[in-house]
Amino acid sequence: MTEKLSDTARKTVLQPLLDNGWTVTPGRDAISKTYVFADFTEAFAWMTRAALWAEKWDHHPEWSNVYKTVEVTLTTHDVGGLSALDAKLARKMDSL
Ligand SMILES: C[C@H](O)[C@H](O)[C@H]1CNC2=NC(N)=NC(=O)C2=N1
Repeated sequence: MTEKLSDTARKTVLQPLLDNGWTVTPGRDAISKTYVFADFTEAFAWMTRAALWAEKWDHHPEWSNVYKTVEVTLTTHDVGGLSALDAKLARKMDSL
């Protein structure tokens, strides 16, 4: 079952992501990161890999792509804020 991250979980689960380029999205209970790749092919290949994990986990990013840049925002729409699924997908995206 998905639920909003507790205050304790925010410190333990979110902090490593904030130390790795993720930021709290202004005005939202969400996290965002901008990835810049070598070129469009690299960016789109990464999006394809991330999309397969998103679909597998039924947890989907808000994202946009311009040339070699991908802007990602993660939040859990079903709970109206950050859940463990957002941290899980963020860690996966960082690892791809
Ligand atoms: C019905 C379906 O399982 C839900 O709508 C899923 C799909 N993907 C989702 N993605 C995200 N980011 N948040 C959700 O709450 C969510 N819910």
